[in-house]
Amino acid sequence: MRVLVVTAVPVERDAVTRACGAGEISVRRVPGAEIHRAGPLDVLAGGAGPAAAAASAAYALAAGGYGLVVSAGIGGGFAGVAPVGSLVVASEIVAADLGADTPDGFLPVTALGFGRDRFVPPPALVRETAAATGARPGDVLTVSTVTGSADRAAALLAAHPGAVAEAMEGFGVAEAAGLRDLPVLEIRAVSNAVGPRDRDAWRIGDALTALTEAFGKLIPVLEGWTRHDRDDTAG
Ligand SMILES: O=C(O)c1cccc(C(=O)CC[C@H]2O[C@@H](n3cnc4c(=O)[nH]cnc43)[C@H](O)[C@@H]2O)c1
Repeated sequence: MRVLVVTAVPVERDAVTRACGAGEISVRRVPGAEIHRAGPLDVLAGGAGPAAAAASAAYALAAGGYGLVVSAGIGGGFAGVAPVGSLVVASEIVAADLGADTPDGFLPVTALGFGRDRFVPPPALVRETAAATGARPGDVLTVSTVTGSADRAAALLAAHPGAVAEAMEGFGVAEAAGLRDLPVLEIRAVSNAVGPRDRDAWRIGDALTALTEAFGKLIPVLEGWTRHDRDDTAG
């Protein structure tokens, strides 16, 4: 079984495939994107945001042959837990702004009586990923709007005290994986702090380097995970 890795943009895709070494990369065109096959990974730059990520991941997964789906890329880290240049792995992938705003605060989509607001990656895989890469485990929030103020960052942390990072694709990738009953993992390299907008403080190059290094260590874990039947219910 192969691993489908979904990034948002081609520079993230290439940071992942670089971890597979100098071997050949074969390219398959899909609507609006390419899947780059390198080692055990099929890596797709499926677009930014949860909708693009869900649509492209669902299209790629229809080909079959996958045993695991990974959402990967750069992300914003919450202060004090995920500094710029560090790695995080999602113990839960949370749709943090999917729901309804009310005078009494935010209601998640589940409170509206439909859908789901989180996916839980296999805990053993999260542990193995953290051990292999040094990634900090915690909730990774999927948002459609990048946080740009201290107030919004504080509100997200109040609602999700276990949050380590936010990004824009994880929940969409997880929805696509869920339709196929496949396990999902999300790993992010932190390029910026969640909070007041400060484009000069972004460290995208450092985060992409960290992403490559992380996949260098993660690939054996992913291969082991897809090679055997695993008990993914064990806490
Ligand atoms: O213009 C801004 O203020 C701004 C701030 C942070 C990120 C962006 C992006 O356009 C990148 C979105 C892209 O990268 C992931 N990402 C990286 N950092 C964050 C973040 O702090 N919050 C949410 N997403 C982030 C995301 O997954 C997208 O693929 C613009």
